[in-house]
Amino acid sequence: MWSKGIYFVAIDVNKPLAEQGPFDIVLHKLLGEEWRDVIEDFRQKHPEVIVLDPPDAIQHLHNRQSMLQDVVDLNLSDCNGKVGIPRQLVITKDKNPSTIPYEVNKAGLKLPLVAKPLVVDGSAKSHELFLAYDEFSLSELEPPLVLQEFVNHGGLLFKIYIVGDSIKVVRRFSLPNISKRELSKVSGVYRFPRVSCAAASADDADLDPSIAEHPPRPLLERLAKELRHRLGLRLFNVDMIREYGTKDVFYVIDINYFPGFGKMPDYEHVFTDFLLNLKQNKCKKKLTA
Ligand SMILES: Nc1ncnc2c1ncn2[C@@H]1O[C@H](COP(=O)(O)OP(=O)(O)OP(=O)(O)O)[C@@H](O)[C@H]1O
Ligand SMILES: O=P(O)(O)O[C@H]1[C@H](O)[C@@H](O)[C@H](OP(=O)(O)O)[C@@H](OP(=O)(O)O)[C@H]1O
Ligand SMILES: [Mg+2]
Ligand SMILES: [Mg+2]
Repeated sequence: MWSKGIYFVAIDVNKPLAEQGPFDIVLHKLLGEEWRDVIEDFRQKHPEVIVLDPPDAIQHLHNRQSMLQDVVDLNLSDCNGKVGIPRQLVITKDKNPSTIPYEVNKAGLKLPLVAKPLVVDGSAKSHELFLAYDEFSLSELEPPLVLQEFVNHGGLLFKIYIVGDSIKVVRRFSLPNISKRELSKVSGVYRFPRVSCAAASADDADLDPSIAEHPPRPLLERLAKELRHRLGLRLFNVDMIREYGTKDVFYVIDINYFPGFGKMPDYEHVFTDFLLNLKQNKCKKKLTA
């Protein structure tokens, strides 16, 4: 990167930000109110510095309900496919777990369900997910939770990495389909590991094209454009699944801020170009101002 004039300087969080730098861009992935105040104060005093990305926009992805809300409002019907989110129900912290079966029945959610911690804070706990085959066992879980209908998707997931205007799609192995027969024979809630992590790459696997074919490019372009705008973020990835047996019905199940881009194809070039473009666009704005 330095050959392109890009120098990374580690920020010392124990020192005032204003005494460090000067910076063209502040790139961060720290959480918490204190850090948010530091960044917001810095942004007020240094509007010329690009903050990647604004803390309030990042915070939006730290709750699995608000995270997907912008997808619910999308209307991509004229883009070679349909994109939605699975039906889901939030169980707030104040709810007694024994009421979960009743709430699930009242909401009409269909089993099996994926139970996810409502808060996403980078901790291992926020990635502790469970598969629930019957609603009664859900009372074993600890709110706050989001309960999402499990969508059969042929055991394959698309991770769509967004870096500014760049879109890169990778295939990852995922949870296999759950048949009605299996659902009728199995009960309980089962914790499952991070099945779609980097090690679960399916890019070179020989898979049924109806499952493995990438989502249509026009759909991805529109989805990325809409989410960049609505989320106010430039660095994130989207986990999307194709409903098994359909050609172009997709569900967004997760959005992650500033994920492990190092696993993204052509990462170095994409990230370098992104940072250079940010700087160039800032200079252009200054010239025309
Ligand atoms: N509604 C769903 N239907 C089918 N499979 C699902 C659903 N939700 C999650 N999964 C499966 O569980 C995995 C983890 O779910 P999710 O991505 O929401 O968790 P996470 O902890 O945010 O993971 P990440 O490491 O991607 O941040 C998904 O990659 C997918 O394999
Ligand atoms: O460490 P937290 O804040 O929990 O965020 C994780 C994301 O949730 C995951 O989605 C990232 O993995 P992917 O890049 O495979 O999505 C994962 O990437 P990593 O495993 O390369 O760190 C993390 O960014
Ligand atoms: Mg995910
Ligand atoms: Mg996630």
